[in-house]
Amino acid sequence: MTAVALTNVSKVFNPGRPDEVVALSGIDLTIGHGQFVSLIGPSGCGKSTLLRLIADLIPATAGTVEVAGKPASRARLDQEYGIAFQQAGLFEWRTVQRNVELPLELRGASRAERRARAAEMLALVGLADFAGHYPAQLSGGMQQRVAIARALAVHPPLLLMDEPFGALDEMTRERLQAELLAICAKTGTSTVFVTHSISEAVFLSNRVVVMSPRPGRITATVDVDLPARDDAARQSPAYFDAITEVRRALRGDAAAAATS
Ligand SMILES: Nc1ncnc2c1ncn2[C@@H]1O[C@H](COP(=O)(O)OP(=O)(O)OP(=O)(O)O)[C@@H](O)[C@H]1O
Repeated sequence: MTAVALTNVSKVFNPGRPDEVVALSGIDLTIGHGQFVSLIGPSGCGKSTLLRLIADLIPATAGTVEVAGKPASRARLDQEYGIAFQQAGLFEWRTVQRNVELPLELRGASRAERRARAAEMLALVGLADFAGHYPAQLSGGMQQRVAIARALAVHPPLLLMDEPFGALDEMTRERLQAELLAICAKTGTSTVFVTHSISEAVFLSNRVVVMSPRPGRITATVDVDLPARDDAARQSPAYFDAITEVRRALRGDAAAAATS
């Protein structure tokens, strides 16, 4: 069974109207369990749309979207995935702990279970001491970690992330990248990650999916095989080779990327 399987998926917004947009066309994508896959491409190429289709926040115009071997709509009801977006999207009037408890509340978990799970998740993202704080009392990076803890609270097998570190400074970003990889390794979570950063995509991913602008298509996939994903990996030849390959593919030199 695969984590995500999209077959010949297309998405047209406002079909038949003057403002019709063919956002995605002919998308085939299979993501195995435990894989980390990044989506990268120029602004407006449909990365967020693809993520929203997987999350069943919008329906596909054609094709099939399966998550954990079931239709995306069923997977949403079964909470098969967690979502974290660029804006952490925390509720200001809830403490950090109660923000993380929210998906468990929606699932009808008991108070004791919610408490225990939130504590476990906050420890995982290094925020155990901030459970009683409110979001406004945290830095941007800490808020993003709360959002990740919340996304993981129901132990979903899949994590969907849309530029979660986009608003952060480079140092915080690199730290959170390392933390995210450690969490995914520990929990076995599969991840689909949207980013504008080539280096971020390469550092995090087993596979980088490169998309072209309207209608958004997959033009290349670059497999990344780093010896390890630590600071030393950021200096390794494999890392720089993969960056070059993704950059070429983004420039439209897909054939060269596929054969290099
Ligand atoms: N709800 C909507 N109604 C109409 N058009 C939409 C809607 N959502 C997205 N689009 C269009 O679909 C296309 C893809 O948008 P999307 O947000 O998926 O791109 P993106 O690759 O995530 O862009 P960015 O990198 O700038 O975030 C764009 O042309 C956008 O205008």
